[in-house]
Amino acid sequence: MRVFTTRRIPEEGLTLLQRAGITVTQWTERRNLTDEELVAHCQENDALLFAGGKRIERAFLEQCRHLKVIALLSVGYDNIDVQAAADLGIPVTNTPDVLSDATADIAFLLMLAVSRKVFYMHKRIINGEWKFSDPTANLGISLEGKTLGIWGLGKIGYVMAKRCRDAYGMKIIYNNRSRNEAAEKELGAIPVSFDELLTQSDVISIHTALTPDTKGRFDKAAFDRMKSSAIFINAARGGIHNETDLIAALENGSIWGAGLDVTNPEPMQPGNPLLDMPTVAVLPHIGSATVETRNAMSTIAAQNIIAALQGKKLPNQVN
Ligand SMILES: NC(=O)C1=CN([C@@H]2O[C@H](COP(=O)(O)OP(=O)(O)OC[C@H]3O[C@@H](n4cnc5c(N)ncnc54)[C@H](OP(=O)(O)O)[C@@H]3O)[C@@H](O)[C@H]2O)C=CC1
Ligand SMILES: O=CC(=O)O
Repeated sequence: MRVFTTRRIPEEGLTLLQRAGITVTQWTERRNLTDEELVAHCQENDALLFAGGKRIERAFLEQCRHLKVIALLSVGYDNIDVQAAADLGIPVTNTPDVLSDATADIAFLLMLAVSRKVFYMHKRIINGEWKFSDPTANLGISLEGKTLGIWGLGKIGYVMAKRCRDAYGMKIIYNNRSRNEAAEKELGAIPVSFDELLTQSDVISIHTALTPDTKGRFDKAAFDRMKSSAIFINAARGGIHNETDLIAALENGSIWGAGLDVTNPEPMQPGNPLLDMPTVAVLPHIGSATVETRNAMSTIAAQNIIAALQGKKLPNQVN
């Protein structure tokens, strides 16, 4: 039994695979595999642990129909053509739940950092610009009692909402396709229309998956409907906001600030105008990046691979 991983994977998952008698070949070069390299490696293996790289498309899957499973080291599965995998009988698995706290922490951190212009203040000190104390300068926005709008109140959205309610007594409104009754009961979250979410929120935090329906939904029309004092947070996927429209909305004051853990494309290139804006904070897609969380994710991915190779039911199959 052999598995190929597209990145080095955390120790706990690696050990689990090896203890199950599986030979693990890891791609250790610090670049994405080419399509040809990925096909060549997969043809020599029974399973693929996809921990990063170019999106997996139907053309690849057609050449690797023998794979018993593709285990993603992520909860999001927009990085693979899941329908094509299903058509070809290849199970795809993900890593839900274990990363919800860590990812919500990053959304919360971005909200707070933007509200107090933290990244910009740090840059000012580095640049030697802290010379004088002015009571009317460097002002941020208080979060106490403000309204948090969650787009996609699922697992991560729930933790973000709870953190914001507990820390700042924020009122929680949300928009999903279906009701989240647990969040309504436990957090007092109020379901609203997408337009109400835009117009009523002081902070909007995105936690939907990237799908054809959510792609580009935060565009000029959406930013124009938001409060001019609003903060936009995206710790889900960069494709959900239109970056050109976001830059324009910040420049013309349609919204106040933005915190991004995800960008489109990734990596964001140096020189991007967002990086120079006082009320913007950008991180390099580190939502789940803690030792504990990444180990837990690798364990789940390994458990799915072991189940697939032993012909058992997969715990986290998404297709
Ligand atoms: N920054 C990072 O490092 C990380 C980013 N992520 C991203 O976060 C996403 C969410 O993860 P998680 O919370 O575990 O997923 P969940 O499936 O638990 O939550 C997603 C929520 O989005 C809602 N939703 C889906 N489509 C729409 C829509 N069109 N309009 C409104 N709401 C919608 C769903 O509710 P309903 O079905 O009722 O609409 C659901 O409540 C992942 O898909 C991933 O892309 C995840 C981990 C780390
Ligand atoms: O972006 C990370 C994920 O788990 O999805």
